[in-house]
Amino acid sequence: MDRLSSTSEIVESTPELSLEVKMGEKGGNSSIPTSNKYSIEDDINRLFEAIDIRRTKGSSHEGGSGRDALLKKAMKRPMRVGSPQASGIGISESVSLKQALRGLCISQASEMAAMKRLSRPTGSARASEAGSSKMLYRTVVVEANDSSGLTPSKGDGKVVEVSLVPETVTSSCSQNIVELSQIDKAGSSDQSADSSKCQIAPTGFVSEVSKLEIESPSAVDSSSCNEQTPNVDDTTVLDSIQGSGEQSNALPSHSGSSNGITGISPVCNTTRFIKPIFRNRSFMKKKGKKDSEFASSSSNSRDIKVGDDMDPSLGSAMEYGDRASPASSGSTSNSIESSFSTVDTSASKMGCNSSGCGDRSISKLTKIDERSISREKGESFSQNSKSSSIGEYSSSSTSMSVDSSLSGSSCHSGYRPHMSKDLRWEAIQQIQRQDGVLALRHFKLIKKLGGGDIGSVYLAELSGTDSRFALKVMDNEFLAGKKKMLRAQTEREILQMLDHPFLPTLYAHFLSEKLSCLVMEYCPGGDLHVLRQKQPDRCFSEHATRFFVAEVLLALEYLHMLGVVYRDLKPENVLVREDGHIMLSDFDLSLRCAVNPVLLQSTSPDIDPPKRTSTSPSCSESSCIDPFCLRPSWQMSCFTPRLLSVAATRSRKSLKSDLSSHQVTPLPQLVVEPTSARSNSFVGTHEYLAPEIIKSEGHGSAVDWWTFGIFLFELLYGRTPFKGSGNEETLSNVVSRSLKFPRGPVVGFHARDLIRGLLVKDPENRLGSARGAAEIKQHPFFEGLNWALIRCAIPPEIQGYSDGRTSSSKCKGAEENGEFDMF
Ligand SMILES: Nc1ncnc2c1ncn2[C@@H]1O[C@H](COP(=O)(O)OP(=O)(O)OP(=O)(O)O)[C@@H](O)[C@H]1O
Repeated sequence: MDRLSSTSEIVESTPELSLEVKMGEKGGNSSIPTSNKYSIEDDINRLFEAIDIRRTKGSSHEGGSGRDALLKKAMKRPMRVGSPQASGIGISESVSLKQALRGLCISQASEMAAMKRLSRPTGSARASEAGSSKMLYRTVVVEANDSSGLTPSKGDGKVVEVSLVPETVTSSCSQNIVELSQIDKAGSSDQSADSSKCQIAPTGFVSEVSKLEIESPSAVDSSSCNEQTPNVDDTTVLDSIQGSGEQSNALPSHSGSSNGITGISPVCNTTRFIKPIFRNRSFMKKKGKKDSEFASSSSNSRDIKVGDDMDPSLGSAMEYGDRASPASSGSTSNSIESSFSTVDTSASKMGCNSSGCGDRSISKLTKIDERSISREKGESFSQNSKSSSIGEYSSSSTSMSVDSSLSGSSCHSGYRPHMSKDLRWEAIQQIQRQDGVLALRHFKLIKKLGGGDIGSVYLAELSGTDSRFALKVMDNEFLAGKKKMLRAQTEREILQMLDHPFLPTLYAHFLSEKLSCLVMEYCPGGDLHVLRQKQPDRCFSEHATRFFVAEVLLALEYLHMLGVVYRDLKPENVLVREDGHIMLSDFDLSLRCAVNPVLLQSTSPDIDPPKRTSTSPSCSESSCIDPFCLRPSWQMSCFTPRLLSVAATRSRKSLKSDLSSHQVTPLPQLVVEPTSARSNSFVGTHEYLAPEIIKSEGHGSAVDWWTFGIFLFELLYGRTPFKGSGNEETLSNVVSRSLKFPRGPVVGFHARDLIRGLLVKDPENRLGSARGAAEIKQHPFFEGLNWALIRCAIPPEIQGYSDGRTSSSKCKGAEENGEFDMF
């Protein structure tokens, strides 16, 4: 959303993981293409041909042929037993990893299949899939629990932990980004599971507040379209961005520009340095104190974005970029460019959350050769980035660079199977063939969609086509001057990796001497912040909320699998597609890190996943591990109808009893969660900041689960839970105030229970911190949800939604009438 500019900068990068993801077609289609489905199956089959699993000593089960037959029947496909060629310890075991993969939802299975790309050596982009699979799974490692001392917490001694460790991590991206590769700060740590650490998060009801805070609406309507321009060039756009009379290294003042650009990223006209007082313990006691340090209006505090790297030891000041509405031109931004980098090499302790702790079959993660590599820019980094960026952007060429800086990722649609059939690829390639380059002049800017910290986003049409894109335009000089180049670069690199129905597709990027442009998928439905304002009581129904957060959860899960900690979840960044499904946007504050896929195998004869709450009913239906979860239900509600649900439960129960009598090993669980990633950056939005960020304790992927809890809370209640009268109070509340639910609207127990699990202040005990999205997906709040096919489900009806969808056509009409003269 629009916001005042900030010099908040965060870029942590690690060697890029070039992943190829095979996905089904984009959500909203009437069905999942059969070919893709079988492609996934084939991938999985190939993977298992190359896999080798070893049984943990002492954890063997005598399943016998009867067990195999049962499992085969269950899977309806033959299973292969790994050959004993993998490294590892223990006794060879015929653990069925295939079950785990089949049990995963389609998107997960696709992503899992894509992991084979991890082992692809540089330059062998077209290696055979079977070969890649073997390369990956040759590295399967099985830890012996008994010999390593990693005894399961409940003493069942039947936990097998399998870590899928990629042999190599391709860093093709960094190779092409000169300066970045020189300043990597890598830390590695081996994690050992701490089975004894098991704390119970509060699960009971908490007292409810008597009053519901009323939040002043701050909807930002980005759909207005009153200006338009025909084809443009760098100069006109740059002028537009800067406004006449503006210096070129700064975004324009927020006051209305004479050239008709409104809502453009404003310049903070005041720079102030403040001490990071919330790091001080005394800060925690300052509840209620007037926020004197933050000049922004408290009413806009939820829109303030913090994106600074700062050194707590130095008490560095920081810069706050105000995300306030366009009218907030008077808001103050406090700038700091000080930053630091810390790589946490300590072992990450696996805590248990409220529900998973007591489960006898809970598995611990054993990280083998897991590296926590986080790169954050410090002052010197910023300097480097500046010079780097200057070098990178000082090319006199105005030609396009279509994803050319990254191998394994390009404009070529083949690298993004999920979107490969999108006609917009062909439209862009047609231009390239025709003119040799893609440049700004090939686009007709239709309207401005919004402005952010690092650039402005326009709805743009590729000339001569009806292909529309969201064109993010960034001023190179501004980026360099404000040391935001790395943020822009981080966003671009992450976008280049993505191929997921709930994440944006980057079709191309190009740069000129003055501008850097990203050609992205356009999302016409507006964002959830705006849409929420249009709902009755300014909050979504539980049904709609469940749909949105479920899709966000899948997007976060995918990002984590790619080694991206998102860090900026909030309704403003959740856009709605034309088909009503969501698209998570805005990655410039994301943390990139290494991630190590771990397959958790419990040999406890219990096919149910761990219960997430003490009061939760069986959540087997919502478990993506359950192969029966994959029944076709497209164009149906993604939430299983009750009758079907009952029938399915029965059949599951009978299967469970059958399997139990045969001592069948439960299905393994894939966990790809960058649990060891650590950053000390101060990034995020005040009301969404996790306590560990505020306290500068170092944070990792668990911050995404905190923000996920805040996000869920806000969609349901129309406000965030810790909002104070000012930013300082908000931060204080986040750290020290207990979670309370408003009396209204009435929200179900499971939703509140999920929020409670997510908003645990200690990240180690937070739901999702140990096993990532898999933990959260199993919460009863999502019971009956078909994770695999949610992308094909009919989105909930929500008010105001059609406004967004028709906005572009309105603009088109206006454009035809010549009403726009934006540039
Ligand atoms: N693909 C898209 N389709 C439609 N609108 C978009 C798209 N991407 C961004 N926008 C809109 O453009 C505006 C600016 O987005 P942008 O990501 O540049 O800034 P931001 O969200 O404020 O974050 P940041 O400043 O960190 O970049 C947002 O309000 C968003 O709604």
